[in-house]
Amino acid sequence: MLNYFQIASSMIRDIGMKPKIALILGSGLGYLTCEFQNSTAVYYSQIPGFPASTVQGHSGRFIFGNFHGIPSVAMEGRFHFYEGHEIRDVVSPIYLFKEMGIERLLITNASGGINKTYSPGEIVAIRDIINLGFRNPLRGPNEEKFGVRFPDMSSVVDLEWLARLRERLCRDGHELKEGTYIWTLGPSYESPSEIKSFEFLGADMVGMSTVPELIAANHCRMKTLALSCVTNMASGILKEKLSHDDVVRTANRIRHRFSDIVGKALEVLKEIDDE
Ligand SMILES: O=P(O)(O)O[C@H]1O[C@H](CO)[C@@H](O)[C@H]1O
Ligand code: HPA
Repeated sequence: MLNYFQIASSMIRDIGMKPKIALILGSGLGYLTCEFQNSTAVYYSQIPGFPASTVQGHSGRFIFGNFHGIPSVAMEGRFHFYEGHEIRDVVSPIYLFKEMGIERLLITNASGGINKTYSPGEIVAIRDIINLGFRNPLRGPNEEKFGVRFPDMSSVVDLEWLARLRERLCRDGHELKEGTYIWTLGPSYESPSEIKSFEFLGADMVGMSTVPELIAANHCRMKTLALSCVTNMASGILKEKLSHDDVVRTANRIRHRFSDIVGKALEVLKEIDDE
């Protein structure tokens, strides 16, 4: 296991800032870091033993900087199990963030909409998850310093943060839908029959990430919000074939709205923390 404490301490020392929040930016959503002020990049490849990011739309670097007045660190590019990483490596950033002293995490992703009330380009908050990948990042000896052996999973996101964001958006006349995200291993997209069965299981969105991260964040008691950009309707719902290029394109198309929602998520966080 990587010595997260050592890596975190030396990163904070070298950069000269201590982030309060970490953001994981999903496929095509890395553009948010353009809004960071006084930013510094650290490439994953500069960190000994750290996994490499291999997916288009995921640059493979941390950006440190001020975001909406909050010292922040963002991941431009996450690790997916289908890239060949060990499941524990997929969640290594979460433990690194924890060792930086960060207590708040904002996870984002691109997903396929299963719920037919969604439409491509819509942003939905993840309220619950289904671990259809059947891999658990907590497998193996438990790191007691991070959390208990058998973490409760009754609420994988911070309900107060979510409720406050929903209220904030509602005041502006926007509805924030909530849904259940199902994790498939990928990298192939799903077949129409798989999507029908996921709908039957209660899933609203499908994707190839996020669930391991939410399990690890829950393990180490980070308060987390997860926003999913429904970049396409899931396989078989519409006639179109799915492609990663289209996923990235849609994620880019909604950049203003996405940036606005993330900005408000940070605004309400400041209010919560000031209370
Ligand atoms: O979940 P993120 O990383 O946003 O990426 C999503 O987009 C890719 C497929 O187009 C998959 O990696 C899927 O999980
Ligand atoms: N399926 C799985 N992952 C995805 C999808 C999808 O339809 N869209 C974006 N990521």
